[in-house]
Amino acid sequence: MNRLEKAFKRTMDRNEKAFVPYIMAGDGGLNQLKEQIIFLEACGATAIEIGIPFSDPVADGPTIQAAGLRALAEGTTLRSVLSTIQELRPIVSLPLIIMTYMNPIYAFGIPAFVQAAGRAGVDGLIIPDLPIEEEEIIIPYLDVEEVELIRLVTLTSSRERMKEIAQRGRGFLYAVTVTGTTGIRAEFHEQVGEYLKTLHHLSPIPVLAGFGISSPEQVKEMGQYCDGVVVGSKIIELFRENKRDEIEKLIKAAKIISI
Ligand SMILES: O=P(O)(O)OC[C@@H](O)[C@@H](O)c1c[nH]c2ccccc12
Repeated sequence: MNRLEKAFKRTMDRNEKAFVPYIMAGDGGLNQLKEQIIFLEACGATAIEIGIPFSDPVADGPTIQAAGLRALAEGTTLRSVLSTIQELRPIVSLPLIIMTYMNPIYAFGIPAFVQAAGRAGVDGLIIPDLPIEEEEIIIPYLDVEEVELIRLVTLTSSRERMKEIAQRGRGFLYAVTVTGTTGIRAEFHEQVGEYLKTLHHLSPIPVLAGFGISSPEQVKEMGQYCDGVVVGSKIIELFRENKRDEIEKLIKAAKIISI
């Protein structure tokens, strides 16, 4: 079993839901990244999604865009993030997932990037602008390094497409819960529960809901329909405001749902 499979198995064996926080690498500098990863592991996160700052982040809302601009202003690059992860890997046992658009990967070179990610100890990749029809450009390299591609489905995907993506899935299936960009939402589409239940039924791997989730109540609500949640914008805000106790509460909320 790889690190991702083990982490999900451990979570499910304990009857808990998974909680995957998203943070922007280099927001506050790369030392901050190390410190945040260590803190999130201590709080009981299941895995961590690490965003690579990019100048044209089409799926991101204002909070993550702003965090990306701060990180770019700090001089953060894909290469510097990978070396930070490599330094940290001996002391962190959580699965680490990189979220980046294709452009920085092209700039790095696909084979060189995947090899560097594998050697740094990256467990998974989320690439929102890589549709399944195009993924063969990277999959053979990922297989060699044993890095998993985490695939996304959205509320507007057809049932056929959901099925196909779920069948191909590795690590976990990322179920996007809004039609739009990342960022905190007060309310969700009324069909979100049905959508997550359908996916959960179709998918051979864990299904995690992400986009818009920001409160312990929402963590619990989404957790009823699937295997856990991803929370980004709210985590970034709470780190900025130094409200670490609230981050801990959010993560703990995923541990006390029982269905
Ligand atoms: O910020 P939110 O609304 O909590 O959404 C999660 C999200 O931040 C993270 O998973 C993410 C950030 N950028 C993305 C782009 C595509 C898919 C996912 C992401």
